Amino acid sequence: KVVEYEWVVDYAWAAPDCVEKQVISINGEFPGPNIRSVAGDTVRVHVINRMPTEAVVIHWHGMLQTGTPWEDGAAYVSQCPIDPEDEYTYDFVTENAGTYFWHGHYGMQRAAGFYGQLIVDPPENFTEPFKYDGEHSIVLNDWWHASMIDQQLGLFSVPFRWVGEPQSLLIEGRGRYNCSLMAGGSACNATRESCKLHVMPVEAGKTYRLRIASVASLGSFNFILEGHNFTVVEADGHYVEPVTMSDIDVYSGESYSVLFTANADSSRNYWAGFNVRGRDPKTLTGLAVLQYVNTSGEPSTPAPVSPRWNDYAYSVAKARQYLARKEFIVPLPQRGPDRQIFLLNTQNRVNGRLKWALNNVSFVPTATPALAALKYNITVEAHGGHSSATPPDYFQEGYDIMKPPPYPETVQGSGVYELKGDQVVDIILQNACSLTANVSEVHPWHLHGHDFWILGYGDGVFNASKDYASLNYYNPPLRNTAPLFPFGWTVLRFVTDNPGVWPFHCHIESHFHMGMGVIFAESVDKLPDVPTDTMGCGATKFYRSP
Ligand SMILES: O=C1O[C@H]([C@@H](O)CO)C(O)=C1O
Repeated sequence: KVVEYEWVVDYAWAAPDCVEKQVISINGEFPGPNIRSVAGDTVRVHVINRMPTEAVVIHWHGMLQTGTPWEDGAAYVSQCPIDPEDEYTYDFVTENAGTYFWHGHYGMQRAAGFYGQLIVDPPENFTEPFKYDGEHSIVLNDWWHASMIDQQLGLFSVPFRWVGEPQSLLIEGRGRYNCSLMAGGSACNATRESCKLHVMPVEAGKTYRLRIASVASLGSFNFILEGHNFTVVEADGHYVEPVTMSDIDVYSGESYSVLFTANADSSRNYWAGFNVRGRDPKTLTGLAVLQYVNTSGEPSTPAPVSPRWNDYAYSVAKARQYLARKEFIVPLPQRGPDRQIFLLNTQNRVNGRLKWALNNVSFVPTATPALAALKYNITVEAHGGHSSATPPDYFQEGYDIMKPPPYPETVQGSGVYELKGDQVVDIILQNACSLTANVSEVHPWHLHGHDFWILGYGDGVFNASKDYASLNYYNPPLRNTAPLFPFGWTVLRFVTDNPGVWPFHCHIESHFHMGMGVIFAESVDKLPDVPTDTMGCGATKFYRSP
């Protein structure tokens, strides 16, 4: 079956936290519409860009795009962005059932509110390994009053202007800013309909599936359902061994399904709330209302409180609880890695600008989409002094991850890692100290075009001869996003079975914008011709189809 949508993208005014600002909308809606399909369906989205001065692309986060890497929606990687007044039709097949989302992937468009859900239901003849009576879906986000353009400019300015902590936290595009904090106050109006908190109705005794996703620009979140424990059953589109908890960490780029039973005192309602962890929180709890039948209004109880923001041992222990569900374990290949790529995450500088780098290369996109460039051997000239060399698989031996980089100056590059087909690839993400002494941050890493197994997390410098023995080779979870904890490492494994050009990057919007990503080019020669409507920018404008 084909699920078809027509989406007109334009700027709009919205006041998701009672404060009005410019956002990117679809068909006049903010946040954008949700997509629902059945695994195996074709999703076809006709995008018409009516933003007068800005191009756009849409990334279908978690969709594997097997055989259709040009539909991945990563600007200047899989396609030329869609110009103002131009149109493009995304056409792809949904593969694994699960909870996903879509968002802009050009500049920082996700931060402008350009996101929505993408839910893939299992086929009719398939029985999921759990039961529920109803479902609710929530997207978590952090929200700034400064526009995406102001934020981008600040990140590229000297001196650096950091985006800072968010003004509010949104659930389903709704939050609440304290208007009394605003000078003038006219832009903030607490009585707006648009900032009435999201409500999730429940009936006493029934069990619900709550689909949670984070499109955060910055924060690591911790979500709580006041008065209710829940059981995690799905993560990034894969069933996990059920694990019951009272609060869940959700990193940007992740999605989960949790089951809860409405078994609390049904004469009142409860908060669904989330807080920032991983950074010293300066933002009020993001709230929605869990509303039992015959109750109304808002709970009179205080907002839920999350574990201490810098209790990383708590976060790591939580992350380690996710294991592939017994009946659904996808076994690892019967051999070790054919290739290991060690990626050292550092904060750096380039000509006085603050950057993030991997193995001392800070990523910059080219004006030519890498997919078509590699497929047609189009030479991409390095511009502005950027390197187009292949980035290295290793970082300097003996690098002291506990100290700020001794030589902070780095290079900017747009080179790609070329991966051969049918290889087992291990990615060893290595965190380090930022430019500030004793500071290392959480980075949620997201891979396009693949799910990977998370083989393990650890502290300090990854030691191959010792740490390989400690990894989980039996039932590691398959995910598309994995946290890298402060001063620690995370090991991921995947098989190169999906030709395409795939970004792998920190899902923090400003960090990717500051260069925190790499590009994997996987057996591009095995692909058929790339659709010509994905080309026409950069050096691809000189391409003539044979
Ligand atoms: O990229 C970042 O910059 C700031 C800080 O390191 C410098 O202001 C911060 O917290 C980031 O995550």
